[in-house]
Amino acid sequence: MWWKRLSEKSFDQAVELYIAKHPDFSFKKFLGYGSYGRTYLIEDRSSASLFVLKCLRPKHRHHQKTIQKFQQEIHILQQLSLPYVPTIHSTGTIQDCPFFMMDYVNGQTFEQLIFQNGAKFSTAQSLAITKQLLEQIVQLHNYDIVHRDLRIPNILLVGQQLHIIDFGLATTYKKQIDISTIENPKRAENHISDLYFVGHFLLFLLYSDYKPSNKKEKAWQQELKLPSNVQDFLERLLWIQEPFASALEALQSCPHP
Ligand SMILES: Nc1ncnc2c1ncn2[C@@H]1O[C@H](COP(=O)(O)OP(=O)(O)OP(=O)(O)O)[C@@H](O)[C@H]1O
Repeated sequence: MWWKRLSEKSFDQAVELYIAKHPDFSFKKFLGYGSYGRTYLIEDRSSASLFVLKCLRPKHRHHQKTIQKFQQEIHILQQLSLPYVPTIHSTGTIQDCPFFMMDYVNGQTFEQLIFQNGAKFSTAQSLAITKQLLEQIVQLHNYDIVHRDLRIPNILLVGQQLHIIDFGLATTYKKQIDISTIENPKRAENHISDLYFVGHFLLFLLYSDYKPSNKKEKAWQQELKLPSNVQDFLERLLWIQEPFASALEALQSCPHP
């Protein structure tokens, strides 16, 4: 709706003005928006370090549930001290919209790498990347945090290092969940969710190097023709076969690249 676009535009101006008044920072650009946040690139004038300012979208500023989710993202990021998760540096409000400032991850998302740059990952590379991701998830789960949105736009590559962003759907790890009661693995509040997303992440990597031989679409098992240990590993991540009992078990079972 035009009035919503207008209000977001004037909110962007309010953010620019807020930063312009701050002696330490300068406004670089608008980065993007998601379902409940708008993000901006900010520079520290003295060190030239880059930061991301994430604000609740103005249309949500009176929705208590969305505000709580936003505060939960802040709270979770404040608990974590991991080199591949952005650190929060400050929080505040602009025109009644809460915001937080975090490290800028200066890399490319796997969505950009695969769909814009045309990057191709061999099976060995895909497994090596997945192993690194699982190592990070094991550490995340040691903090009792489940990310629950480990999609290709939320995983970035900086040099050879993976980084994870967007903890908007993250929650605390519930240890006593009876797996048979989980209806949607994506929303599970334990390792099942993150491992399910890792399965899809690995499929994106493997499909980056796939050339279809005919037009008829088949199941990934038939199309990718993976070694049986890799297929079994993927089927356990995707809960087609018995799921792993933890991210650590998945890491230990990850086939060698
Ligand atoms: N710490 C960060 N470093 C670098 N880029 C970031 C960072 N955080 C967010 N971004 C980028 O900013 C844009 C918006 O991200 P944001 O997390 O606000 O929304 P989203 O992931 O699109 O969706 P949602 O808010 O619905 O989860 C994306 O392009 C994302 O890659």
